[in-house]
Amino acid sequence: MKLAILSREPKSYSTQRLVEAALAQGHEAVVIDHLQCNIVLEKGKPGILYQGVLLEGFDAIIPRIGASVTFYGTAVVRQFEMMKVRTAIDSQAIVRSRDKLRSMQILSRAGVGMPKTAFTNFSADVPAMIEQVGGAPVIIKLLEGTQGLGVVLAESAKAAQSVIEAFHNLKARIIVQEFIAESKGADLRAFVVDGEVVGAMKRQGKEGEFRSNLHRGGSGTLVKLTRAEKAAALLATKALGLGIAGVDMLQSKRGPLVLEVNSSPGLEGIEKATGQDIAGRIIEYTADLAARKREKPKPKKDSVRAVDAQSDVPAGK
Ligand SMILES: Nc1ncnc2c1ncn2[C@@H]1O[C@H](COP(=O)(O)OP(=O)(O)OP(=O)(O)O)[C@@H](O)[C@H]1O
Ligand SMILES: [Mg+2]
Ligand SMILES: [Mg+2]
Repeated sequence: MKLAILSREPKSYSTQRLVEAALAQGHEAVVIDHLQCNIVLEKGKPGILYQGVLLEGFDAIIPRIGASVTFYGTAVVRQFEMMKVRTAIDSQAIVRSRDKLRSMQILSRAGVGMPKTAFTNFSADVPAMIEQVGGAPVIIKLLEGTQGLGVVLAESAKAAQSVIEAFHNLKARIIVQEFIAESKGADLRAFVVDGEVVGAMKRQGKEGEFRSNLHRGGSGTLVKLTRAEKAAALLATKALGLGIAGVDMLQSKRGPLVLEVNSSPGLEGIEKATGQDIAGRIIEYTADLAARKREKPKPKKDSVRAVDAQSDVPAGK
């Protein structure tokens, strides 16, 4: 099969591992920079121009879209969808997962465990908002932050109030969240491919840091998830309609609490912590998707994509 990996970083660990795994499984693999793709539209003929050439003959794509280019990146993924090229991750699912508020709304409805979370448009409501999530200490998060940047721990109601006001003044949209102290600066990352947890690690923040992100100096070690943790990761992934996902959870007294679901999860930390060929699993899944399309081109209903491609409403509701 001919696979395209949409990535802006051909030399990154994740991209290289995907190319390597595709070749190992006998496929052709090309890395395409989505920002260099031009979308061309005419009646009945959606196309993509890449470095002056029309892209043709791809069976499937694996999008790795960075948070800073979600709009353009997902437009390119959508264009491949319009061209009937299979994608390992749907464009709408990427959009859904990128917005922390939107994804928390979907996860809440799906019955996924999560820290109590509040959102408001009015800075006048700040004390009520802090109370709503159980009072200080609270976590304040930018809606579209990543790598732990834009996540603040406010130890007191006063500190929370001034941080929230500062963000509001900057017109930055934020959520306020109950601080889960029992997780002690650690979180779980479950890597899900095609409705299965293919690897999991525990990430521990460096000394004195409440954020466990590897980009903030945290370290990942292999962990065996409990049945409840696995179920939460799978439910969250399914609710967002993602074929591939990195689900971040906190361990708490009341069970696993999902923080977010990443649609372009990095491979380096998880492969190194688990020793698993996760890139290989992604390629198998993607090739399988493309093969399924070849066999039955008409009715498209597969178990992972439980969400209507156009909306946040689960299929059939
Ligand atoms: N409510 C909370 N209680 C305790 N710790 C938290 C809470 N929310 C976040 N954290 C810690 O901060 C880290 C970063 O938070 P989160 O994953 O929400 O942000 P992010 O910037 O999107 O990170 P990512 O790079 O994983 O996308 C978490 O991995 C966790 O260790
Ligand atoms: Mg994130
Ligand atoms: Mg995270």
